[in-house]
Amino acid sequence: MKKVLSIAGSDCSGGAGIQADLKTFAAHQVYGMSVITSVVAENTARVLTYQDIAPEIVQAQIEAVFTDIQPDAVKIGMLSNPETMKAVAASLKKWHPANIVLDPVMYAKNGAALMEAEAIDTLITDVLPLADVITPNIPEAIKISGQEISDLAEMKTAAQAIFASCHTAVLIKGGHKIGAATDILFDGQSFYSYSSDRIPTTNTHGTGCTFSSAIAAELAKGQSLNQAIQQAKSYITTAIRHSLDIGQGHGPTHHFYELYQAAATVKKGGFNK
Ligand SMILES: Nc1ncnc2c1ncn2[C@@H]1O[C@H](COP(=O)(O)OP(=O)(O)O)[C@@H](O)[C@H]1O
Ligand SMILES: Cc1ncc(COP(=O)(O)OP(=O)(O)O)c(N)n1
Repeated sequence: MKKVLSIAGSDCSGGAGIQADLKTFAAHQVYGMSVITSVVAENTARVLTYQDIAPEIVQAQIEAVFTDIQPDAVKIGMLSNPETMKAVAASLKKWHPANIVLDPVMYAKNGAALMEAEAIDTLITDVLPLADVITPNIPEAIKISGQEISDLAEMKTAAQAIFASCHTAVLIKGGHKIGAATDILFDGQSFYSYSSDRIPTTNTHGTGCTFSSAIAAELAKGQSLNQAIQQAKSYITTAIRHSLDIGQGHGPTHHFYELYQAAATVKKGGFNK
């Protein structure tokens, strides 16, 4: 069985963070592991507060995993401060795992900050270059690139600018744009686009976590980056289509193996080189 590690924050309401990652791994039938970076008191409507785990405990968790089990892929989510980023970067350099998918989490859907503003420089210089692919949403891509993004052309320009600074493939997610849900990948040479109709729902808590974990699970199974994103795009679209009307804010995406099977058989549309 393929093994996938998530290094991310905990969402006690179960829709995002480590909880979404482990549910996604289970639906993909890979063995999921977790290193918790921060404990977030949040729900579908708001973030109350969070407490970061000490960097040496984050490193110790990573050490505990890698001294025993070699993951086939690693997904990285919430890293709220420069010290945690440096600790994770040092561990990645020590263990150099294959297939690192990094979701540069900065805000929750309700706008609450999950990363300190001054941590952006460390993110760009110390962490992004270690990943195989990074998956910013539009507000995160604006912060990292320093460019405005209001259409697909500007998503492409921003992806090129981010690639130039970290030499890592960049997948900018279009969930925050009006119109079709179109994501753009730039791998340093070519652009690829992954598109689905926008599903008319506000139940989108955990979409970014789910998507990046699904990409990691597919990479662990040996798929190329393009194939992995294609499959993961079908999975997130299906998971949003079956999202749950739970809580008073943005309900969570839904996960179970039959959903993964259904997504895997969906005719792949909107994928162009
Ligand atoms: N309403 C929606 N309908 C269809 N796909 C969506 C919708 N909202 C987000 N997505 C897709 O979900 C994935 C995660 O994107 P996004 O929601 O932008 O991430 P984040 O949670 O990091 O903000 C992307 O593939 C995006 O296109
Ligand atoms: C603990 C934790 N990590 C990440 C997020 C952000 O999740 P994401 O899937 O990007 O989007 P929302 O769930 O915020 O809609 C989070 N909320 N909590």
